[in-house]
Amino acid sequence: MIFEIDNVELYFAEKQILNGIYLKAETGKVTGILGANGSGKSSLLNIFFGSLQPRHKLIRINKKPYLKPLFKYGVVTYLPQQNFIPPKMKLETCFQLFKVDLKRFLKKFPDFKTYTKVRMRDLSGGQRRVIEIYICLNSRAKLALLDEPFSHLSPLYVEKIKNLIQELKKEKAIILSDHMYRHILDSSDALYLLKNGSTKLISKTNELEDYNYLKVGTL
Ligand SMILES: Nc1ncnc2c1ncn2[C@@H]1O[C@H](COP(=O)(O)OP(=O)(O)OP(=O)(O)O)[C@@H](O)[C@H]1O
Repeated sequence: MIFEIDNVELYFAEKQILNGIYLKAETGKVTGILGANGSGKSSLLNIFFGSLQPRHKLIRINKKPYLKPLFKYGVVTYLPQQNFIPPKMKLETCFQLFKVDLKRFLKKFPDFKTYTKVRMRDLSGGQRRVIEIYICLNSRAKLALLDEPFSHLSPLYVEKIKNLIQELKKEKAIILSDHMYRHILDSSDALYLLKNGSTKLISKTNELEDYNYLKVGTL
């Protein structure tokens, strides 16, 4: 699948947040989005998903316009910054509900074997995050949007999730945003910087310094 968005105009009250957006994501590639706090990354992901309606936007999949919110077509999953699985739900129940293979998960993440009957609220913040990321990535949707997947994870889990992303990009388009920019640089095949309401396609990482996203000399 090839996902494209352009013509985005987002205002909150009279304040313009986004304009001049173009972004493309496709199966086989991870697309990273970087940007300073408040630059509009989460708003943009919400617009992709369809939970936020801007004044204007045009989404195309395989060149065909999709005019309704994308989640209504069942083609997208979204990991928001906040937990989305209800706190009372047991780990094994969420895998059933989202139709994701629990046995495969436990093979990759054996630490969770003792937690299958535990409710989400009784897991740590990072453990909940691992489950939510795994479920998002392994859903049947052909487009996965992950907002801050790496924040809150310990280094070994970060590496496992990065490997999983590389495995699963073969079958879906994946869009990631995070402030842990080194993990985004490692994971992404295409990279955009969100600045002054617009996306800038980054072809060389030193442009991140030129655009003042990183301090000069960081890279
Ligand atoms: N519901 C809302 N009402 C009014 N303003 C909003 C609303 N949601 C976001 N904003 C504003 O829009 C701008 C972009 O917010 P957004 O959360 O998309 O940024 P972000 O790049 O994801 O930030 P961060 O990296 O800090 O999470 C900010 O200035 C924020 O204050």
